[in-house]
Amino acid sequence: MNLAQQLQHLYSEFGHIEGIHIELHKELIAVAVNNSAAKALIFLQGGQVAEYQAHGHSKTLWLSSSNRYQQGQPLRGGIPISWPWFGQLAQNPKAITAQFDAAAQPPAHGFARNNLWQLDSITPVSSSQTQLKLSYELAAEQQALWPYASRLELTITVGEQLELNLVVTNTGSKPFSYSSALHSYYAVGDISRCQVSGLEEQRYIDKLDNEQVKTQQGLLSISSETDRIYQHSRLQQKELPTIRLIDKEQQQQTLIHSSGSHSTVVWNPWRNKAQHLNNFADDDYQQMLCIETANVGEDIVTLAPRQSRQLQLAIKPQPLSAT
Ligand SMILES: O=P(O)(O)OC[C@H]1O[C@@H](O)[C@H](O)[C@@H](O)[C@@H]1O
Repeated sequence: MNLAQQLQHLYSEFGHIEGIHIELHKELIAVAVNNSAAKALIFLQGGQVAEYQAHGHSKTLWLSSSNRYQQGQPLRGGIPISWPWFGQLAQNPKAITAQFDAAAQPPAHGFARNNLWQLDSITPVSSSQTQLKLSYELAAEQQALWPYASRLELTITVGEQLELNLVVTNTGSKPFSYSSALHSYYAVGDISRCQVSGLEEQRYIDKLDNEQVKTQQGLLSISSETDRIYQHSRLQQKELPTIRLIDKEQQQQTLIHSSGSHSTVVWNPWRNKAQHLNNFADDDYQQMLCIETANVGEDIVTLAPRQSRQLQLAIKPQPLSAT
């Protein structure tokens, strides 16, 4: 189906639902959701939530204004999905890299964020909650890069909080291992006036300091380039603590609750790296912070045939005075 046919099909299937608009942003199709609690914008490419704003609050997610909305090119901002590897493939654990042909030139953060997902349903659960289901199906022979039959299902619930549930299923006959991340970009008023709580005393791998393992002392503040993997599994915790992103500039906080994950990536490129990133203006680092619900590092997932694994995230904005 070409773009016009896809649009026509989506419009006839979902266009009649109250509060739903099917939109075209240059080459990419998006679904705009607006209900009595919040509004959101979700792209079919990558199953990517690009915007989320609960009414009465500022925007929770950061989205680059330099995005070019081209097919096959991931959008910077919102919540891209990294799968089946994280960052550069070569930096993933051997159980993952061994599955790939060394000659291939794999895209950073896997290929799920670059490809078109299918919109399966939109359900207005109530006047304040809208649920979208998307899927991305891979046949074993579909790509040389990933010869494993697999299915990704993403449920997005837009309401007074934003909820994502990513289910990965091995639909084939061979086991496989993957890393994944809900690579969330949070919007902040001023990065130098933010703090993150919930990571205190947690051990992390400092990707900018020879992968040294360090321990978080007190609340996290960002004042230089930061690229860390907090490895909660080392503390043998079943669930992650709720992370709170405190934004003093906007007098807002975001509560981040994850499950199915034992690792959290925290990333801000800061001034120098910002100049080398695509779809990123030189001073954008001041308005964003990535806090990523992940299965990375030693927290990778291995699925036997017919097994599934869930990765869940709930994001709730609150005024800072609610603490
Ligand atoms: O530019 P990309 O491919 O979206 O990646 C952005 C960043 O994503 C973060 O998750 C990684 O920890 C960083 O190392 C990386 O630079």
